[in-house]
Amino acid sequence: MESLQLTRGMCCKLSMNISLEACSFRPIRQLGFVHSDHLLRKRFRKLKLAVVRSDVTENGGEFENFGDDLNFNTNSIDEKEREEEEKRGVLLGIDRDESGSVIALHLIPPSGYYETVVSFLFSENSRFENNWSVKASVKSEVVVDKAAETQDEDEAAESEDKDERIEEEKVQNRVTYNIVFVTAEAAPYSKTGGLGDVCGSLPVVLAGRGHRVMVVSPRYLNGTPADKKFAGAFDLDRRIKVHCFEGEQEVAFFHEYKNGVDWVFVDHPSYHRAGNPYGDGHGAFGDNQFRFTLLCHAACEAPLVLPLGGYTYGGKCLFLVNDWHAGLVPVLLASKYRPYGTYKDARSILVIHNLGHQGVEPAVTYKNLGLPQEWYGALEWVFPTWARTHALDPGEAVNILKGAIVTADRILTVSKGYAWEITTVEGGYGLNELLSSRRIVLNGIVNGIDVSEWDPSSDGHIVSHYSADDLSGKAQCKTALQKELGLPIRPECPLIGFIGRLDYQKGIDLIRWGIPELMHDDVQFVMLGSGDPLYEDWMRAAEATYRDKFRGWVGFNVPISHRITAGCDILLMPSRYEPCGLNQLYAMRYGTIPVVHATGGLRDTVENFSPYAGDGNGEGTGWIFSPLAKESMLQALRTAMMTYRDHKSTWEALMRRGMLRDFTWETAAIQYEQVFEWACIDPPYIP
Ligand SMILES: Nc1ncnc2c1ncn2[C@@H]1O[C@H](COP(=O)(O)OP(=O)(O)O[C@H]2O[C@H](CO)[C@@H](O)[C@H](O)[C@H]2O)[C@@H](O)[C@H]1O
Repeated sequence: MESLQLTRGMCCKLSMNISLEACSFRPIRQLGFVHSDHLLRKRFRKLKLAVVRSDVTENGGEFENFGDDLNFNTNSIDEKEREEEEKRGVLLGIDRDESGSVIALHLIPPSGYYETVVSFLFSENSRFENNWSVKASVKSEVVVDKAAETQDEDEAAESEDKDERIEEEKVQNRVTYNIVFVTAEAAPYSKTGGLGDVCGSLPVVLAGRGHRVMVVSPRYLNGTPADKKFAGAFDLDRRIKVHCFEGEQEVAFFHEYKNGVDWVFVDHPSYHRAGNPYGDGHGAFGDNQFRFTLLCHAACEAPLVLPLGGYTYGGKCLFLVNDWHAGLVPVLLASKYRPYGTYKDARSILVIHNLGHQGVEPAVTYKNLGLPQEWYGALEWVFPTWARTHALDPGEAVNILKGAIVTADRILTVSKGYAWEITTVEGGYGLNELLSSRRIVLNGIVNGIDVSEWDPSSDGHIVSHYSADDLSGKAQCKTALQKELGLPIRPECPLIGFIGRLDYQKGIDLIRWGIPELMHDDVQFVMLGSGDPLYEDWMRAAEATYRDKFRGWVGFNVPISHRITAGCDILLMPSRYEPCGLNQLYAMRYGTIPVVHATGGLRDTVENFSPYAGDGNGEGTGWIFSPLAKESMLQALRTAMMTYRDHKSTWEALMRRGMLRDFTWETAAIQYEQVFEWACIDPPYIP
C-alpha cells in the first residue's frame, strides 16, 4: 500500500487509475482527521492539485481535464489565509490497493470543489456500465519557496515541525477502510450485555483512527423511556423490500451521525415490542430468526443504497459480523451478491462474542431465509444423536453461525484464550472441528473498554471520585453503596460484588451453592443481574434469608452497575466460559479486585496474585481459581478477603496495578487493523 506524503522540499507527480468501485472518498467529517487544523498550518510553500478524467477503459486513452488546477501558497499563514486554504483544499495523501488502484484520497477538500469532484465521479459512475472506470490523474507538487526560508527559524519551531511531520506521517501511513458493523445491539442505543458495549465503543475508536464506519442494528422500540435513545436518528426515506419468509417485507433505515460513526437503524414492526432485543418475561421471542434475517438482508443493502453524508459506502467494504444474529451476512455476500458482480471487493470478518448461541432452527425454516436453495449445505446442521428430542427425530437443523463460519473471510474472537478454546471439544459447542479447519484465519483480540465511560476519576454515577494516585474516594463509594443497599455500613468488612446476565454461562449455580457457606464469614455480598427466572427468584430468597449480608438486585441498571463496581472490594466472576468478559476489566480500572475462574478472556486479562514475586513486593491483579468448583471458588474468595483485612499495603498495591493496566480500545483497534489488512490481502474465501 503506497501513500503520498507531502513533505517540505518534495516534488512529486502521480497519475493513476481510479476504479470507482474501489474508491472510497471520504467527506472530511468522516476522515477523523482531528489534526486538520495544524496540518493546514504546516508550511507547505505551494501545493498544486489537479484532477482530470477520461471516459476510457483501463486499456488506456486520453485524459481529459475537467478540473481546474488549484494553486496556492501557504507561506506565512495567518488566520485569514488559513480560512482561504480551507476553502481551496489540500491533498494529504493517497492509498492504493495491492494492484495499484487508488482506494482512498486523503484530502481536506476545498469547500464546494470537493462536492463537485466527488458528485461528478459518482454521478458518472452511475451512468456507466459496471465495467467502466473513470481515470483520474492527481498531480501534487510542493515547491519550496527559497526566499521564505528565513534564517531565524529557531530550534523550537524545528522540533514542532518534526513532531507535526511524524504525526502527519502516522495519519497518512495508515490504511483506512469502509467498515460496516452488523450487530443485534450497540450501546447506548441498545444493550443487554457485552456485545452492546463492544459495538458501541469499538466503531467510535476505529472512526477516530480515520476509518469510515457504519453500524447497522435494529431500531428497537419497546414503549419505555429507553425509546428516547433513538430520538436523534432520522428516517433516511429509503425503503427496501426484503424477500424472505415466503413474502416481501419492507424495511426502513434511520440514521444518526454521532462520534464520527454512521449509526444506521433498521426499522420494521417486528422490532417494536415490549421486552429486550431478544425476548421478554416469557422467554426468547419465537420470531428471532425472522427479525435477524431482516437485519442481515438490510445490512447487505445499506452500503449500496444509503447516501450517508452524501455518499454511499459502496461495494468495497469490510463487514464486521457480530455473533449469529448477523451471521447471514457472509452467506448472503457469497450466494446472492458476488455471483452478480457486487461485493467482489468486500470482505467479511465474523466476530464471535459467544459461541453458546448459534441461531439454530428446524431445517424446514431454511426456505425462509431468502437464500438460494443450493446453498443449504452452508447452514446444514445435524444434531448428535444424544441431543435429539426423540427416537425418530433426524436432528436436522439450520445453524446460522455455522453458515457464517464456513463463508466469512476471517474469524475473530474476543480473546486469544477463547480463540483456542472454541477449537476444543469442551469449548466448541459442536463447531470445534469446523473452527479448527479454519484455524489459519482465526484470531483472538481482547476487548478494550470505554475508558471515558468507565473512569473512577470522573464517573457521574458514583459519589466520590478517585484514581491510582489518590484512592481515598473509593472508601466513600463503598460507604455510599452499603447505605444505598441498606447493608450495615462497615468499612472493614469485605464487600463482594457480582454483575451480569443470570445465565448458565456465568456460573450462577456455583454462587448459589457457595452462598450458604460463605455467609458464615464476616462478609457482605451484592448481586446485580437479570435473566433466568430461577436465579432471579433465588436472589430474592437469599436476600430475605441473609438480611445483614446479602443483596440481590434483580434487573438491568447501568448506574447501579457503576456504583457496585466502584463500591465493592472484590468482584466475583465464576463464569463457566467467558469469551472475554468486561466486568473484570471495569473492576480493575476501579481498584476492585477480580476473583475469576480460569477460562477464556478472564485468564487472559487477570494476572494471578503472587505475593512474593516482583522483588518481594508482589505481582498480579487478582485471583484466578480452577477447577470450576464451589470449593476452589470459596478458597480464592477467602484468600482475597484475608488479604483485604490483614495486608492493607499489599491490597493497595494490587488495586494500583489493576488501575494502571492499559485496557483502552486503541490497543485492540490496532490489532483489528492488522486483521483487516490480512483480510484484504487474501482473495475472498468464497469468490
Ligand atoms: N443487570 C445488569 N445491569 C447493568 N449492566 C449489566 C447487567 N448485566 C450485565 N451488565 C453489563 O453488561 C456487560 C456484560 O458484559 P460481559 O462481557 O461480562 O458479558 P456478556 O456475556 O454479555 O458478553 C459476551 O460478549 C462480550 C463482548 O465481547 C464478552 O466480553 C463476553 O465474554 C461475552 O460473553 C457489562 O457492561 C455489564 O456491566
